[in-house]
Amino acid sequence: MHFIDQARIAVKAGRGGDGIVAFRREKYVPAGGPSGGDGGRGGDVLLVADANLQTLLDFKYRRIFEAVDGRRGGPNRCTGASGDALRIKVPCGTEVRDARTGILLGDLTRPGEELLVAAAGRGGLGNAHYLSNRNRAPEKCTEGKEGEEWLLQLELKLLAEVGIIGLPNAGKSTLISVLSAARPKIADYPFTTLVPNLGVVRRPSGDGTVFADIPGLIAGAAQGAGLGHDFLRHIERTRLLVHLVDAASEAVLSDLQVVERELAAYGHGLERRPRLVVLNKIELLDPAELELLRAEVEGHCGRSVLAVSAATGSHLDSLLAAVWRELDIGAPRETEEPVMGEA
Ligand SMILES: Nc1nc2c(ncn2[C@@H]2O[C@H](COP(=O)(O)OP(=O)(O)OP(=O)(O)O)[C@@H](O)[C@H]2O)c(=O)[nH]1
Ligand SMILES: [Mg+2]
Repeated sequence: MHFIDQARIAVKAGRGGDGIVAFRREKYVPAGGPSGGDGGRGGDVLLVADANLQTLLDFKYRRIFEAVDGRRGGPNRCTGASGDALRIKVPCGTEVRDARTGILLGDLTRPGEELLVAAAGRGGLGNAHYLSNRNRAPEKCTEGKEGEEWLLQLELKLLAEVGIIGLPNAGKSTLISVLSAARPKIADYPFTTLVPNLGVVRRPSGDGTVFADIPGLIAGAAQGAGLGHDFLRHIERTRLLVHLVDAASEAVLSDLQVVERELAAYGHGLERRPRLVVLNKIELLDPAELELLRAEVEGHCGRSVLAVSAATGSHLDSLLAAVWRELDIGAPRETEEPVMGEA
């Protein structure tokens, strides 16, 4: 499952340095020839595909990219220094368009692949270039050219890495809405969510990870019951499942098993997909009750179980820390700010 992440950025290549007018001044050479050097070339702007990026999140904060200008020429025919190229990292799979015309400029697919998006201006010529038999002392030089300037539209198909699954009403949509800027419909009845919602959650490295809120699964989903098959298919390509269980349900263990059975019945390796089991709505239980329930569920799962409240926001930091650990993404910062996302 994917959705489209978009960003619009302005890029400007460096201007070429100006050429200069100068004459040789040496002892015993009364009329030194022209020696004005050329300006250096400006810096190009390139996009580079980087395998460590997953989203265009960074471009929400920084939208203008300018490469440095070339330096002016010097005396003694010295050419000015060229500006360094500016390389902007984008995720693999980014499509680049001219924002004004929509014309596709390129598609960065392989890590390390580069695309020149704004060519630098050439340096101007110094007067040394204009020496001729007719003019032994030219006063002429030219200015550097402006670098190209473009408005670019970046587009990336995002793939959900984390799927939030569970029975209808477990609070999946509520969870994605507090972790990301996605704003799915939330309601106190089953099958509120009919199509998956995606949200981007800021991760410790600074980039984002895409979470998908999947419509509720029920018994028989693998055979097509409820919203069935379609949605199991959507989570096939996720790397991690967050199995959300309503802790206030009458029958937490059997709720858990219904979903586990559907994953197993669907096959395609879903039952072996790394999974976090998370009790939700824990503010409805008193602490002693919760600990008993948690111990019971841990006994069933044979592993530790997280407990959160999507509604009050409690323990969501531990949930995210566990998600990053499972995905093998570096240690989380103190606070996780939720950021953009789109349904
Ligand atoms: N008390 C409490 N209620 C919650 C919590 N999280 C979600 N809810 C409520 O549970 C109900 C269902 O929430 P949703 O987020 O729509 O549940 P869902 O899992 O997306 O449901 P479907 O889309 O139908 O599968 C809503 O009334 C939420 O307000 C929580 O932590 N505590
Ligand atoms: Mg929902």
